[in-house]
Amino acid sequence: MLPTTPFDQTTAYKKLKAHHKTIAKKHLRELFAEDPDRFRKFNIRLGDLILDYSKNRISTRTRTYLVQLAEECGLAGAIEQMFSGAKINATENRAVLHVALRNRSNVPIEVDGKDVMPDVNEVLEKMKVFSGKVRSGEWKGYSGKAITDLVNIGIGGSDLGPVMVTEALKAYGKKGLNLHFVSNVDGTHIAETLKVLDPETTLFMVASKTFTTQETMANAHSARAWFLEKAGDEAHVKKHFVAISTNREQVEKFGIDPENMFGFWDWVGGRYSLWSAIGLSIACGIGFQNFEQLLAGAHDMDNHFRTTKFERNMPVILALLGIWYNNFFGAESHAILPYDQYLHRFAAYFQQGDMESNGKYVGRDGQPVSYQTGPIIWGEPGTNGQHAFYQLIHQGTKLIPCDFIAPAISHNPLGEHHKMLLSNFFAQTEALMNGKTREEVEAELAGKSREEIDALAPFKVFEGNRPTNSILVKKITPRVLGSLIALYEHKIFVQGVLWNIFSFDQWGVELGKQLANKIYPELQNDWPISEHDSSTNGLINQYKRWR
Ligand SMILES: O=P(O)(O)OC[C@H]1O[C@@H](O)[C@@H](O)[C@@H](O)[C@@H]1O
Repeated sequence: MLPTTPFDQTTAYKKLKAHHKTIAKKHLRELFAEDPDRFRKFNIRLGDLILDYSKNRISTRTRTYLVQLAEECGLAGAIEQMFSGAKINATENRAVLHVALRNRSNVPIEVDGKDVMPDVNEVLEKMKVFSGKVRSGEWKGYSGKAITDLVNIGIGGSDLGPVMVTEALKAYGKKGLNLHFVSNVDGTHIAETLKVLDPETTLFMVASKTFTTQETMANAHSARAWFLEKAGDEAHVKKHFVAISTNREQVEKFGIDPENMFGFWDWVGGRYSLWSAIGLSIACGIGFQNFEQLLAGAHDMDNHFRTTKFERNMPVILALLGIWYNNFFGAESHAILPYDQYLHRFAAYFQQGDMESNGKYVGRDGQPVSYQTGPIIWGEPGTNGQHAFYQLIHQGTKLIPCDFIAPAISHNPLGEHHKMLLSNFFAQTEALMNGKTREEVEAELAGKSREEIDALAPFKVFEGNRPTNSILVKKITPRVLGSLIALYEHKIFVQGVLWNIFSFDQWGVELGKQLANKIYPELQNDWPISEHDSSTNGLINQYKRWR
């Protein structure tokens, strides 16, 4: 179902364009001075999460127009299409149903007339049994010892989610069961990982939706060779290798017992797959009950997203604010800044989630779009970011909308640390909003000569007016994390709908694979190459001389 009017031709877009001219002149300080009730008007709470979006360059009128934009672009229908299993990933002719993976209500969801829930539950049950055995020590390696180390071998969506979540929920980890993740085809990654491992007590999880990804297959074969060097007998492989994939045939070809295969389906996108069997390392790491809590948290957000009107709908509001800066203020990037060390891979995770989903210039009608689509996503945990790149956010020439995320309760309540951390969290959004006026700077420099003040003051003035969202959560529990991830997933979905692009394919990634596959055979001999442009030829030939 394509929208009839392009995004930038809608009535709401035109209204927003005109409205932007007035509001862009306003300082956030003025907006707060004019309306002491901004916090109440611009916050949304769901369970243990609160989104405060009052420090944005918006008024209630802006929100009204943005919501109209969503309505005009057919968002309500699009949400229903996704939840009901329509094949909205049209270029791959697939449904998009990560919401089914965490559908704790078990209400049937059909794809091609078949309810997917029984299959989802069957795999979850298999994950429960397996993770239970690994954690309890019942699962034994070939020499009869319990497993002490799990190695997930996967890349992209088959790596980033499990890495991010197991790091975020490390506080729920099990002593004596260590998790490792190998993704890069650079031999260093697997070599350094294997150095500390013992084949007798190591279990590999080969995670790949397609089971053909070059990096993952190369790492899996190297792991297998390393294992067999000590274990000797091929028959031992089945105790140390399991597969997570949609491709049974390739799994069998690799030599993994289909008994030890955890399946999922083509309607699970790689970057939305941590909720599926791809999350097996998570279930093993934090325990199945906690994994279920993660699913439950996402389900809470799914219900909120599906049923709440747009003005009060967290993912919709986050998405619309992103569009406001991206398409009206010309912002090119968006920073995600968690004030929680456990969330140190959160921004990296959503680099794939967002940029692989919405990094597209062709609309759903096959024509190039006439407006900006997905932003550049980046970020690092606070306070480290503060001492690195915040300078540019505060005083640079670029507008960078930021999401600040923090838990009220720390898993590690050590002395005054958490209060210090949170005082930075609160202070930064306040400072980004207010800036520092010339008067304030002069007052600070009191006592210095007029000459000195005039020389220094311009550099110490901050114009402020930098927009931020604050997401304050009670504690990073599995349930809260599930909601938080689903919040961003749906934000991405909403933006894709409004920009009228296909958010669930990734043809751009395919090019890299094809090109590497073409050059790979050319590196098998020492003959000079002349088939490419002079730069590529020059580099390849130098590599051949040096290696
Ligand atoms: O899970 P597999 O099939 O190995 O894919 C791993 C990754 O490959 C990349 O090229 C992208 O397409 C990602 O979306 C995907 O997550």
